[in-house]
Amino acid sequence: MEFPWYSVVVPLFVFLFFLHNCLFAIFNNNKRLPPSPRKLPIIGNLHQLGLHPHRSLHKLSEKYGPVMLLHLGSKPVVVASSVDAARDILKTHDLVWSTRPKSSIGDGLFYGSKGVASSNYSEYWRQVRSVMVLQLLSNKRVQSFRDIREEEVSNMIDEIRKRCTSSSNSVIDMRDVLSCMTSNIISRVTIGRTYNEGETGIAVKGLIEELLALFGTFNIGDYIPWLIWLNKINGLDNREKKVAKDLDAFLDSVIEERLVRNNKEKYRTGEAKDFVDVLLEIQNGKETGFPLQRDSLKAILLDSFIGGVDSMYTTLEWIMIELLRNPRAMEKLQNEVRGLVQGKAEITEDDLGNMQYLKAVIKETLRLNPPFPIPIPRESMEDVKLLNYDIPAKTQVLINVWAIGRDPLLWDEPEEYQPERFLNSDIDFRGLNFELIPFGAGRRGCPGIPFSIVIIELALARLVHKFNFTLPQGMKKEDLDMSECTGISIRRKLPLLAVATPKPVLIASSVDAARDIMKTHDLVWSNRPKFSITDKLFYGSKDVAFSPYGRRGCPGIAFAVVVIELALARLVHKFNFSLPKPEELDTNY
Ligand code: HEM
Repeated sequence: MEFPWYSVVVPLFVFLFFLHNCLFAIFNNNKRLPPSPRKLPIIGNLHQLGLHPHRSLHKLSEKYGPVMLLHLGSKPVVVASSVDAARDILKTHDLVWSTRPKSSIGDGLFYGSKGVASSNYSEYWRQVRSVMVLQLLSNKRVQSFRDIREEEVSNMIDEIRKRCTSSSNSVIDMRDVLSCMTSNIISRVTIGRTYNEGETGIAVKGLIEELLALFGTFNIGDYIPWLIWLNKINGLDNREKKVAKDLDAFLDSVIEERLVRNNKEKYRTGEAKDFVDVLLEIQNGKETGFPLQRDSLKAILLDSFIGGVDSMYTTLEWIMIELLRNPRAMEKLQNEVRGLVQGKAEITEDDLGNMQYLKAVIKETLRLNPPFPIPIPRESMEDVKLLNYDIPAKTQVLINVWAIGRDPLLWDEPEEYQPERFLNSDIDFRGLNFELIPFGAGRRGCPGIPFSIVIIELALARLVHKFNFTLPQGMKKEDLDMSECTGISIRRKLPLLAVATPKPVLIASSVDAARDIMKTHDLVWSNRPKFSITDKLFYGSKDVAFSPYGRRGCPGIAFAVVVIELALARLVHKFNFSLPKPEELDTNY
């Protein structure tokens, strides 16, 4: 008599599951493990992750506490959702938690996990991280890319202006212009030029988006290894192979192009080196004592694309969303920026230091909407304590940065958007204050902070300086659909559409216009615009020139003219004047 296959397989699974649980309980008897939600056979707690793990895990942590032990398939995973737990992992026991778990995506797309972000804690990781930090992300290098940043941000402003004038309703896809700006900056500093779609038959932007989507896709093989064959059926394997192949072809073409150019123009001088140049220079290891294989070089280049482009434009898009939902914050920001740079045509990076409200807006946005709500996982390299719990070696940890950012024990009215909370506060996101860690912290913390923050500050300052933004006609802020996409980096599902109106400035250049303003309608035009700098320097604009009302012609004419007349008459009476050499007269003012 024949038995159907499942009459053997199902009881076998059930038996193995209970055996595993019994052995686990006996083995961990003396250990104080964190509380765990009930798990199912085989999949463990996978079903509780949902589409948006930062939200589902936040809910679970409200029931089970700030440190929970889950089982994702057969992998033990600790979830940390409080500032104390984050400090314990990222500071007290940072070294123990400094490696990354093995991931098939890291292996398949980053040349066997050879990138900075994907490689495990090792001498190799130390070397490639130091190459990336010193050659691309150090303060000195970041300073040297200033012209590129300012130019690309100006290009973005011009593009928005062009779109405003070319369409009747001037609705701008903010994601589109922001992502174009950040990817242009990243590609110019890494490969020396922007990549145009399809130039090599490869649509790079789409590939990077697909790579990020794959990063955020659940890979069953990482959690239930014996089910890895499912990736062949659900198409994940094929997607991964295709992206890896196309990106590899793109990176190879970049390197080959550079090698050919360098052979032709060996003695190029005066041109700033990009990251590819530097990597090729140090590839043989003569300077660093550490030769770089071509695969490592490509993995590091890929890291800078992945680390940079997406996170920066996602942050900027969240900032614009929050400002459109909070017009009071937008107005305060515009007053600060416009006031501080009054009279200047263009904001430069030198102006950013005084923009305290702008910095507070960025922090508040990163508190509520960290682009990576649960950053790249880490893994314990040995048994370790986490608060009072015992965590075995080889346990993964997920830190719920999103949950920490809205913990009512840390923040007043945590769901409210209030940049003011950062105005008189020392809390910063550079990895010392564990209540605000959108860039992670510790040894594996993001090395791209100086690089990204100056871009975000400059782009934001110029945007709100040059334009007034509103939601498209008829749309109220309550109508804004705030559903999120899925994946490792979280954006709004739909790109932000906003109406941009160039800040209105009338320019009068004729005698009739001048007469109209200064005589016919003198009273109407007698106010000064509000400038925060004059408010600050002139005791709340209490002087004559800046006070809000008064007929504006200069009252000092008689005084000034008699001084000028007398000085001029005496000068030409007493002396003859000539130029030292006529051609030395510099007429540039
Ligand atoms: C707003 C912008 C950015 C945000 C929010 C961000 C966030 C993060 C986070 C949360 C991590 C994980 C940290 C951890 O495990 O503790 C990380 C790692 C990393 N980021 Fe960023 N990042 C940003 C920009 C950049 C830029 C511009 C680059 C490079 C061009 C970059 C390169 C990296 C690299 C290489 C790592 C891996 C570090 C390691 O494992 O040693 N990031 N980033």
